Amino acid sequence: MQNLTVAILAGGKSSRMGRNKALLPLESKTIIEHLITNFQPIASELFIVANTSEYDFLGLPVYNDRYPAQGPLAGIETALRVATNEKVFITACDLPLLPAGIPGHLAVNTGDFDVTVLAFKGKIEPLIGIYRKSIYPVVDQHLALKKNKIIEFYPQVKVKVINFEDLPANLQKEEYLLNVNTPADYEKLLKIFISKE
Ligand SMILES: Nc1nc2c(ncn2[C@@H]2O[C@H](COP(=O)(O)OP(=O)(O)OP(=O)(O)O)[C@@H](O)[C@H]2O)c(=O)[nH]1
Ligand SMILES: [Mg+2]
Repeated sequence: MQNLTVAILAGGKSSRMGRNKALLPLESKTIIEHLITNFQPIASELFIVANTSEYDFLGLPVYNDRYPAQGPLAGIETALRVATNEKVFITACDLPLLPAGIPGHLAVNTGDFDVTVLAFKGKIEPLIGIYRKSIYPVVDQHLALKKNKIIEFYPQVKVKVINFEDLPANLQKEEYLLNVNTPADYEKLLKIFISKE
């Protein structure tokens, strides 16, 4: 896809997993490498937002947070600050089954909205969203005030929510949204992969 930046946030603590979830093995590579493989076809720019050297082996740009320890919104700040495109797909490092078709669908339906975000069963998934670089000042201002909850800045910009249930039928598989936060989630992921073999 032309002119789309993909930013993978990987600067969290992985406290529920107990070790870096992005680097857990899945078949012959790591979880984050699966995401990269999934999103590379739609990205004209792809980078990681993290604060360690653990991702250097990927050979991709890694940008650091300017607001340390303020959570995913700090990752969004970095992503919007450094992105070279106006549209930025911002996502988490723990969604290895998310197909490119989902951000692809969001990206072609942004219209003149600042944020185009997925919701599942009525709940917004802020890390499955296209954010416009032009809203950077709003994000920066929230972080400066330590307002770290992502959706708290939404009322200040134009947000379009796209329901998972309204996606094209081929994209409506619940498993695509598997969020690998805990060892039990990882077990579930491995089972899905084994059953596909
Ligand atoms: N750049 C950046 N990314 C973050 C930060 N905090 C969380 N993330 C990322 O945001 C996404 C969603 O966060 P969580 O699922 O809660 O991940 P986490 O914080 O590592 O995990 P827990 O410690 O178990 O909550 C993951 O991809 C994290 O790596 C942060 O401070 N900076
Ligand atoms: Mg967290």
